[in-house]
Amino acid sequence: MPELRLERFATRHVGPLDLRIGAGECVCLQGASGSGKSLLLRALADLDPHTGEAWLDGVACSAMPAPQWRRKVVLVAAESQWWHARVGAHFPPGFERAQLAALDLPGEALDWEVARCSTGERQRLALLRALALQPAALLLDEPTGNLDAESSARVEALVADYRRDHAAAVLWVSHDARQAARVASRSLMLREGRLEAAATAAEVEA
Ligand SMILES: Nc1ncnc2c1ncn2[C@@H]1O[C@H](COP(=O)(O)OP(=O)(O)OP(=O)(O)O)[C@@H](O)[C@H]1O
Repeated sequence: MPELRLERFATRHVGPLDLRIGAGECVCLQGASGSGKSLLLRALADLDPHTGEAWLDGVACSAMPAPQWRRKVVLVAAESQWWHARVGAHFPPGFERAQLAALDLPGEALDWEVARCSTGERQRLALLRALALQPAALLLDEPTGNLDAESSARVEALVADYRRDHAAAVLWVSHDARQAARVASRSLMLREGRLEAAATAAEVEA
């Protein structure tokens, strides 16, 4: 089962951190702007330098070529990257247009030029693109940051379904304590490079 485990994992800004996200578990990561959340996710996807070790399903990141690790531990960045002109060129063969409906996108969206997509459309398409790779672990950087309440609810439901169906480990960066309470079993706060338990939604509202 794809458990994600960090052991003395450190980037330039954070750590060393120890963390275990069980198979099928979602952990929320909160923290002030600039506290290093995005850089931590990039390092976990082996896109940025780090020290210490990350383990997926008992296999060390350092024991795997980076492209192979990135196919299993997939980052959905806050600002998605697009390298072809057309949306559909970013999706793997076999991706069915009907799957776009889960995030309220029409089937024709695969034929759209990336340049015409709104920020929120890009954000939803980037998540669908990531899930199409069937990752064992999912790193989500504010995946509803540009979305309205209804679209956000669809994203939360889609990730919950994926996590359940694939026993995927999910690390979800959110600034919203109420969202954290909805989507995650545990919520952590990144403060001064260390992880501590975050306030619950009830504590925030009290
Ligand atoms: N390439 C870089 N070189 C040097 N410093 C960087 C680089 N990228 C980011 N930083 C700095 O690292 C710190 C952490 O950035 P990061 O993007 O991880 O923050 P964050 O917690 O995700 O913030 P936010 O909630 O605003 O997205 C910031 O002070 C940022 O300016």
